[in-house]
Parts: sequence; C-alpha cells; structure tokens
Amino acid sequence: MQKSIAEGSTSSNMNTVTHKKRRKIIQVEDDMEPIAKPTCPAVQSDNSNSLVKRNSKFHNDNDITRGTEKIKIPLIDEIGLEPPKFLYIPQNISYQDAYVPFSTARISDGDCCLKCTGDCLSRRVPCACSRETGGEFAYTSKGLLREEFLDACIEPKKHDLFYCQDCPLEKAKNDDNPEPCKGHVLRKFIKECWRKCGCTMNCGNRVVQRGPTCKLQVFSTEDKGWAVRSTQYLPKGSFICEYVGEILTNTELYERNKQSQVNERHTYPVLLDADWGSEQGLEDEEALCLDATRFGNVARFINHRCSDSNLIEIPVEIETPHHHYYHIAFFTKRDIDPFEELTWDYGIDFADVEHPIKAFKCQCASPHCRDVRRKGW
Ligand SMILES: C[S@@+](CC[C@H](N)C(=O)[O-])C[C@H]1O[C@@H](n2cnc3c(N)ncnc32)[C@H](O)[C@@H]1O
Repeated sequence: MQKSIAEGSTSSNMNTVTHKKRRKIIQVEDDMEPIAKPTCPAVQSDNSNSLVKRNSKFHNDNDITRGTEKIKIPLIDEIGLEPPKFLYIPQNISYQDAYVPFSTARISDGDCCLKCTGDCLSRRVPCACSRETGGEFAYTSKGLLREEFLDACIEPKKHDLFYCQDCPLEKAKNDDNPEPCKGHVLRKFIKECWRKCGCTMNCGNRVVQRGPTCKLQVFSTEDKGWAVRSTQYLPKGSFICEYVGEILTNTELYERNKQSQVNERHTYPVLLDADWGSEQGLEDEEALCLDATRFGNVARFINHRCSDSNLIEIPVEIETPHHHYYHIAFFTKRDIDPFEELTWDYGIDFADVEHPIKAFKCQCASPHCRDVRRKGW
C-alpha cells in the first residue's frame, strides 16, 4: 500500500457527514543563539551547536522556522548544497479548493470532554477523548506514545487493509479505465483533546498540537540532499513533528504535478486516505492530500528508508471527528541515538513504472531496500 502520491504511487478515505456537503536565513556566525531548551522526554544535554561550522563558507541558518515554532531548527550545510526554497509554516493551510470545515457543531458531546479540568491523563476514569483509542489514552504521562498502541501501528494486521470503490488513486493514473483499488491500510488514530474540551493546554492528551519540542537539525547529505536528525537521545514513542503542508484536493495535486518542471525537486505529498474506505465514491475533488513543496515544516526534509525506518507516521484527530481531514504525526519506532538520521518509509512502490511521477533511485542503504534498480538487478 502506498501512502503518498508523488515520486512513487499511493493509495488511500472519510466518514464525514456526507462528503458532498463538506465539501534566511541568518548566517551562522559567532553571535548564534543557543537552541531553546526542549521539553521533550528524556532530554540529554548535548553539544549540538558545536556541529555548526562557524564562519562556514556554506549556507547555514540558525532557525528555518523563522520563529514560528517553540524551538529553533538550524540548517547545517557542510558540503555546499543549494539552499531549500520553500516557506516554513507550522500548521497546515488549505491551498484553494480543499474544504476543511471545523466547527463546534460538528463535535458532539461524546467527541470531547467539556467537563474535564486540568490534565485528562490524571483522571481516574479516562474521559470521552480516550474512546477512539479503546478507552485508554494513546500517550503516557511522560508524553510518549503507549508502547502497545505504537506496536500495533508499526505492525498492522493483514486484515487491516480496505479497498475503496472508485479509488481516487487509480482514477488519477487512468481516468477512463481505472484499475481496481490496490488497498489502503486501515489506520489507528490518535485522538487529542481540543477547543471544546475543558482541560488545559498542558493536558497530556495534547502532544501533537503543541508542536515539536525535540532538538532537531536539518543537515546536508552527499546522496539524498537535505535530511533531519535530532541532537538528543529519543526514547521509543517520542513525538518528533507533524507533516505540515498545503492541503490540496487530488485534482489540484495532479494539476500541480503536471505543471512542475521535470527535474524540479519536490517533496513527497501524503494522501489523507485513512478513511477512504467509509466514503462512498470519493471524487478527486474531495480526496485530500498534504503537499509540503512550497509551504511546509521540518518534516519536508525527512528522507525515505525502506521498511526499517526509525519513524512512523500516525494519523491524529484534533479539530474534527470526521476523518476526511486529519493530521499526520511522526513518532520514533525505537530508541534513537543523538545525530542518527530520522527516516520514514514513504511507501513507494519502486516497481510501479506506470506511476505519473518517476521514483528517485533509493539510497536508503537498508538491507530491506525495495528499489531493485539500486542493486543493479
Ligand atoms: C521529502 S523530500 C526529503 C528532503 C530532501 N532530501 C531535500 O533535500 O529536500 C524527498 C526527496 O528527497 C530525496 N530522497 C529522500 N529519500 C531518499 C532516498 N532514500 N534515496 C535517495 N533520495 C532520497 C529524493 O530526491 C526525494 O524526492
């Protein structure tokens, strides 16, 4: 099953009302400020700034976020890569036609915890916001993802696949004669408390919406362009960041891809397909995806690794119980040492030669690499 569209193929659904209705960079010099103190669990002290070359002849930046996040994220170039061209945004934004309605009326009393106060995780009996995750919150009091929940997300069962009618993905490949849906993984959702909930912003069931807190860096690599690492030890289940970009309809994405230059470097759009199974006859104008090429956050620099990546992307319900729109959040699948590159499996089918966008030649170096071209087979 594919998660994304560009540079590989993808797959993907929503159970909303009815979908018809919803329907600079500062040179790093001697005055570089230290990175903000993180609030990430199990933070260790480190010498992250010592990695930044002072007076480097290359393009360095001490905060790609332009102050839009609680942390600074430096960009460190030690080989002379072309600086990335994009605008950092900390939250998703609709490009044009994507209809993403949030309203109090759409959140029923059973989908929020109006009467809670303080921290929902400290309640003796979990509140309504734990229902999506089986009556137990997805997070521990240390802010990590519960191991049992995480392991179930890492190893989806075979029967956790669904096949949609009129798959928007297949229609995109061949509108006149689309092939049957290749299947989409039925994803487990995290559900966070939100505006209609009575708890505080520090509630333990509000992790993704508070944004990244770990010490992250964007750094240059020889064979994959820019990449992301953390300068601190990260225990299994740590939240890294959300995948942020423009919210596009599939139609808008295909138009955008058609118009883009053949050799234009772009990021990897992610389909919001987790609920396509419950949406009858979803049209391309309704199916949504996130594209971080022009506007995006640090996640746009996370490279692909086949199968044994150290991050997993998990759908997160925040503003609306209708899973036509949701957030994508990255969590660590295992303990991660400082300076290890952070990677996720884009779900590319490297053998899909019919896909409108040619997949890159994979340099993930995983023993489970799926790109047979790389091995010269
Ligand atoms: C989401 S971006 C990741 C950040 C990118 N490296 C950059 O410099 O902006 C995806 C692009 O990174 C490169 N990339 C990611 N993973 C790769 C891999 N395993 N092997 C080779 N190139 C990779 C490809 O060019 C791909 O189109």
